[in-house]
Amino acid sequence: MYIEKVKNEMNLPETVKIFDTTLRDGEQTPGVAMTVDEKIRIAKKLDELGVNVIEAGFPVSSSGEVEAAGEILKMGLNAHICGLARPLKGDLDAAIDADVDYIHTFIGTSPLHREFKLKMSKEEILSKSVDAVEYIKDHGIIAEFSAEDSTRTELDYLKEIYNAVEDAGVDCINVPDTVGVMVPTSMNWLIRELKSELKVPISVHCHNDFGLAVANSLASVEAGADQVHATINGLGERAGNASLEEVVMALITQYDLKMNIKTEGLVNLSEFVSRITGVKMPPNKAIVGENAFAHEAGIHVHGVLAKAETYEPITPEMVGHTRRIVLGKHTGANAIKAKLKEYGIDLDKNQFDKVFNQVKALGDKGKCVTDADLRAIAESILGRAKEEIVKLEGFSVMTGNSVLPTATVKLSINGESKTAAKTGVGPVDAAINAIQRAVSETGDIELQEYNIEAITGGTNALAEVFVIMGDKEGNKATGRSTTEDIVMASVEAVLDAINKILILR
Ligand SMILES: CC(=O)SCCNC(=O)CCNC(=O)[C@H](O)C(C)(C)COP(=O)(O)OP(=O)(O)OC[C@H]1O[C@@H](n2cnc3c(N)ncnc32)[C@H](O)[C@@H]1OP(=O)(O)O
Ligand SMILES: CC(C)C(=O)C(=O)O
Repeated sequence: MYIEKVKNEMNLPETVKIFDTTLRDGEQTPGVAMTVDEKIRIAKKLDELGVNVIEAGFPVSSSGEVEAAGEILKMGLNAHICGLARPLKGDLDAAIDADVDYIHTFIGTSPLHREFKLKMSKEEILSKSVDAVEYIKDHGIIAEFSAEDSTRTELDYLKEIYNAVEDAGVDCINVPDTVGVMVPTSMNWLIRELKSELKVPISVHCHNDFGLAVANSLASVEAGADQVHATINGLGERAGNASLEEVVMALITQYDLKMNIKTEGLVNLSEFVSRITGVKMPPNKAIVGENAFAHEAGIHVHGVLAKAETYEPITPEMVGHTRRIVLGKHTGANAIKAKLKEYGIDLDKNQFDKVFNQVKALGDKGKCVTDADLRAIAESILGRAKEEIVKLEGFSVMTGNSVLPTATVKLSINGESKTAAKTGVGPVDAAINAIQRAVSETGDIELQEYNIEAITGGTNALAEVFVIMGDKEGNKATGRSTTEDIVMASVEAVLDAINKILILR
């Protein structure tokens, strides 16, 4: 909305090309290495997504890189297939031999790179760059040139080298913020400065050392950059590169740019790359993270149920995601009502309050309530005895490997307090024995069947206990309870069944 107020100050291009470098800079993520087959599979999906260029690797660095680039080329994809090369004959020949139709050549231009790394003069670096571009163009291949560490390079030298490669016939110049030192305003200024100097399309390659890679890429586009280098999931050296999914979605939805990206494939590709690289996304990762369209807070869920846009800037379908309503500490009644409606569970006010209180109590204990948990809680409350003749006032169990499990229960039976203690083979058995003893004067009701099930995995899973109790007259009733404590669940289930039998009498 407010972007409209500043759009006329921007120098937005009609569209932005996406140069994907997941298979090259993304593979430079420490600990990540892809096989030829994995690169092929990712390249196919990147092409389906609609990226313009796929940087398949750095051919001179290994035979696997050459093979991957060659195999990707054989697939006849729509995207250009690019190989990275230093401006050295060996590197350029390796890329040419790999048959790529696009070569990205680079060399460090900042004083740090010149003096300490390359030990080359400005003139040497410039002449190598020009020679490389001419060599690439002589082979009829698209040439992109990067002045590595351009954002720490003197402006006059940066312009000089970019002008020289432009004169040599380069097709695109790339401005790498190699160690992510730019901020959006400085990046915007630099790209405007270069735009006024050069005729060739300008690309940017932003690293995320200060978490600004996406912001700097967008600031570059605002200044007129024609292409953005990005990686799926923001993979790349150190803190990574600009995340493709974030850049693309911001460009399309916030700047209203027309792009040829099938955005509904983004989540699938993110998960695919995550599985292949072993780099898991944090749940709060923008666009593709597990929580990107998940809502727990009651006020948010209420808003989303009324109109999703209240708390979702884009639809989950746009990126192939799904909306999730999560239950927990911050849940409100509207969320639970919506879920119960979805399951076709109809509760009266009293039953609903019990479900609501149990969800809140679990949340207060730091637990997340899954959909399966909610169903089990609701179903057990739904099936409860309508009247409580016997009520639990309290219980305690003592157990361990050197003591006889013993339980003490305090019940209110028809309003009268009754306490009983009993031992058992374990805490559950002891608790049930103690209840049976406490109610023995009211009626001899015995356990006939006991079943327990964990609703979801983990030691803190909700336990669902199902019992059948019976008396001497042949009355039988079932009891059910779902809580995170198996002894408590057992006690509640047994009392539920006892109450049902007592009502029958
Ligand atoms: C900012 C970036 O992301 S750039 C891309 C970085 N990616 C990679 O490095 C991954 C693949 N790299 C490799 O497989 C290897 O590093 C290779 C094959 C490229 C080079 O391997 P080696 O010859 O063993 O050299 P090594 O990696 O140890 O050192 C890099 C060499 O390249 C030189 N170099 C670095 N960039 C350039 C450049 N643009 N132009 C010319 N030389 C360069 C360095 O000065 C150094 O040369 P030296 O060995 O003569 O001192
Ligand atoms: C090769 C260049 C573009 C690079 O990866 C960088 O500078 O980060």
